[in-house]
Amino acid sequence: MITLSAADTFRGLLPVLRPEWRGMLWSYAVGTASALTLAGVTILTAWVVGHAVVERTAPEPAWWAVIIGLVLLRVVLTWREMDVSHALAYRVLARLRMALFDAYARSVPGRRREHSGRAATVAMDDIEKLEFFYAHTIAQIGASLTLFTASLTTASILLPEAGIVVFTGSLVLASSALYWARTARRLGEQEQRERSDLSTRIVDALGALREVLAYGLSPQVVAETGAATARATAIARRRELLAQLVTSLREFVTTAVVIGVIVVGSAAAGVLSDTAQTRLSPAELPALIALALVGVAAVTDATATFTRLHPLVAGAERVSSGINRPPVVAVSDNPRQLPPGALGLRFRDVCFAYEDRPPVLTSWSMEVAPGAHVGLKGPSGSGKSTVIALAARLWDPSSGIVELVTPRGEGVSVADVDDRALREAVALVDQDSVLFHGTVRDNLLRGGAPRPDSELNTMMERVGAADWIGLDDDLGEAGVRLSGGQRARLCLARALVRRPRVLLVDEVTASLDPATERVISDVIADFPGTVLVASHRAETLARLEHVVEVAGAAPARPGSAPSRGPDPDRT
Ligand SMILES: Nc1ncnc2c1ncn2[C@@H]1O[C@H](COP(=O)(O)OP(=O)(O)OP(=O)(O)O)[C@@H](O)[C@H]1O
Repeated sequence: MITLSAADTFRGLLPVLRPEWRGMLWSYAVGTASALTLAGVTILTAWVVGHAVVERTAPEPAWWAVIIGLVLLRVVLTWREMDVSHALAYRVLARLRMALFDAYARSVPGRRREHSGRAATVAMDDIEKLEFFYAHTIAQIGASLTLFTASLTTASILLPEAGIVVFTGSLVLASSALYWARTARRLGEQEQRERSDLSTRIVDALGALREVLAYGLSPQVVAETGAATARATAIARRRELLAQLVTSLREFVTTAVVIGVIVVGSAAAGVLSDTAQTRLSPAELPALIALALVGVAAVTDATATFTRLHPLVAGAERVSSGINRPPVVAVSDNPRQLPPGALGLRFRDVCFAYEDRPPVLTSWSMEVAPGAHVGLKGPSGSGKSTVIALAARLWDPSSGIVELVTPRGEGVSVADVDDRALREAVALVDQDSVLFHGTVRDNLLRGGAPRPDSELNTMMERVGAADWIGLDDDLGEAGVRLSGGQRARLCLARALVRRPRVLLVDEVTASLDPATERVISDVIADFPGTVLVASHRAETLARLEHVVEVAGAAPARPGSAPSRGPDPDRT
């Protein structure tokens, strides 16, 4: 059994099943038919054996036909049940993966400090484990309960005392499972925690392999990993022991039910006392015992299914909270398309704070005219990257407005723009830009409109990448084989191939050598659209028309920040 809070967690995973209700119903129908067929075989066999032994009558040929038919039907139904339930589970898991990806994609952008990639990897792994939940619980528990109700009702009709014995035994079984549930759950959670701690340590060590080798940390990593493994194993052993105890108790209760039915059945059949008034034929006693066993086995199956959910609770919680992460930016109900032509940027009285932290921007205003190339400077932590993220609509301001402006000065709030149109118009390149698996061509064209190779090659030459890499070259995992400068060049090329109208660049040149910095600055200077560059580097800022100081939460009135004309902050 699972506890109430765990039940809530699993309930949170049910909405994803809604579009699959037909599949669920089908899975339940097949599972119930399969369970009823097996019960039919067992009870019929017991009935025939009872008559053969007591009345010395051989089974009719029709009986053989029915039994063989039921056995064959059971084989087909078991196979169908597996097929239907697994297919359903895989469809649901695919939907869950997309929901999780979507939730992370909508909630992560500004939270770079959260290790969202790792959290998402763990949650994706958890989803695989939930296959059991979707394939083997809901429909199967429904089938078990149907079978239990059917056998309890039939037993009660045949002999009410037998019904009471079956009901009491089932009650003891279910409540004992509930009693052990708390301990089992606690152990399951501890084990999950230890295991995820173990995998975090391993992932950490592999991610920082250079540091591990350079600082001679290997023995420590091995010792810590060994200790974490031992802890997880000890908990797993205790959990197994508890599971064995629960199994023994189940067997004990089942035996008690069988004995109870034999006693009440024998009494009703007049086996125990020599009475003429019998309510049950002795030949039917084996069938009644089989019926009771079927009912108790159905409850055992249902409780065993619940018990197997324990180790999944922690994972289910992570997935459930993952898919319910609040989005960072709200989707507009009535998205607007952008007007054609050049677009500038305008920040009007923008206030912004990261969750419960002090505000980064307070009533901050600035305008970048269409086609202007403007820089952002300011001390570390003053909010330059935040301004860029707001312009790219990775976050929404808490108040104020961020707009794209036409040459006639009309503004469209980025929050109202259709997301696809916004991503086509505005391109972002930042220090942490990641390249995807695949070839250079795949990366340059990813998500954008198709472009001929000639155009891609020109862009590669423009960013100074054509000498060392070709369009068909594979970049490996996240471009790790490339240096920072090479990656920056390709990321810039990728942004420009999309032919954006506004280019946002965040600290791309910070750690580059002067030659690469010059190439990147040249390419940015030649960009025909609007540019907003955040940088600490004097050489990069010197190539821009204006430079605006971002001074943290310092208030500024609309229009007070420079938009065109001479700039006193020019570096
Ligand atoms: N995801 C985040 N969650 C919480 N606080 C954040 C987050 N990102 C930035 N901050 C905080 O917001 C403030 C502004 O950060 P931001 O990165 O915009 O500054 P910056 O001027 O770009 O800094 P740098 O020049 O060092 O890149 C800092 O105090 C920073 O710690």
